[in-house]
Amino acid sequence: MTESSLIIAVPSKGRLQENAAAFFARAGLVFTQSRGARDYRGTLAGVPNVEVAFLSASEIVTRLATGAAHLGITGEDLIREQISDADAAVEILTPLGFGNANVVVAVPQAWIDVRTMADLDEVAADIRARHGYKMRVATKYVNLTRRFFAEKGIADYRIVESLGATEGAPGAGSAELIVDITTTGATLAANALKVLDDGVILRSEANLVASVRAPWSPAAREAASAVLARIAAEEEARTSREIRAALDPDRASGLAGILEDFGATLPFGEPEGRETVIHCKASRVFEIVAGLQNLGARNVTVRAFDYLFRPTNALTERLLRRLG
Ligand SMILES: Nc1ncnc2c1ncn2[C@@H]1O[C@H](COP(=O)(O)OP(=O)(O)OP(=O)(O)O)[C@@H](O)[C@H]1O
Ligand SMILES: O=P(O)(O)OC[C@H]1O[C@H](OP(=O)(O)OP(=O)(O)O)[C@H](O)[C@@H]1O
Ligand SMILES: [Mg+2]
Repeated sequence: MTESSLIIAVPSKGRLQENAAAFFARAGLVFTQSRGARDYRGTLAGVPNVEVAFLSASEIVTRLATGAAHLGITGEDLIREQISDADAAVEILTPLGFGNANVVVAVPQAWIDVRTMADLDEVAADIRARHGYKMRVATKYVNLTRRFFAEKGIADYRIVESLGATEGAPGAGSAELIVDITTTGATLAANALKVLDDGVILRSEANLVASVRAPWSPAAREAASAVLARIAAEEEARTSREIRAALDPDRASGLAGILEDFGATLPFGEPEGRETVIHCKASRVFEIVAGLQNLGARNVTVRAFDYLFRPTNALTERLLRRLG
């Protein structure tokens, strides 16, 4: 490990931990925690100059924002909440398909006439008239709430910062409504709350994120390229298939049309004998097979890959373009 190492911040607890570890494992990236499970630093087997930091999802955002980590996995909700200049500080490389949750505005179900954000204006006036104080919104998403309420033209309210069990606030009488994250809606329902019709502030999921402000030494860039190449190769493999078939050379002229129609390629060039090998999107496999059979192809087989390495990949390109 050197000062110029690539630092990757990985969730060590909470909802994202298991999925994040599985995500790296699929890409053939195995953590080695030298001093056992309580060690909060590790390395990546077979990738030199990498330091893995095991942190909470929220701490990962802090490290990415300050440049204390180069790459990290964390929720978009936390990025948008915690970094005021998110687009300048970080580059979101790719969404990861897990950790899905919505940040929402929720009010008591008993408020039957309140359905939209616009209705909150009246609620605020009512609370002021009846109790003499501002409508209170309990949340830990203070910045997301301020921005969203301002966009919707709601100004007459006060935020009550909540550090947990936010959904309990209206029942406990410490706020009238809440902004919090929800996945199944079970916690909202258990607390007799409902989401406003236009009350979804953000649809969040876990993302692979790069810090723009981290010290991107040549060694860090090289290590990041190696890591991203594996991640991209796993994704490319997952979404691609190989089709092999025995095709009469006299009919091979019909191939071009099929390749073009379905965005498929000949990874080893034009077939020399009967053996034809095609790479294509997994979603187009059966259309291509049908096309090949129309050309009289026989013994058509379809295979999936573990990894598919292309000369370049979108993740590395995106990172290097951003770093300049
Ligand atoms: N149902 C959910 N509730 C909360 N967070 C979720 C949910 N589903 C996915 N997430 C994502 O996981 C991130 C981390 O949430 P989690 O509750 O696991 O953090 P944590 O480490 O336990 O921190 P805290 O103790 O502050 O909640 C959230 O910010 C969000 O991006
Ligand atoms: O819509 P649901 O599927 O019910 O999930 C939403 C709940 O999950 C999260 O809490 P978590 O369990 O992480 O506990 P925490 O409040 O300690 O973070 C979140 O803060 C909500 O309370
Ligand atoms: Mg939590």
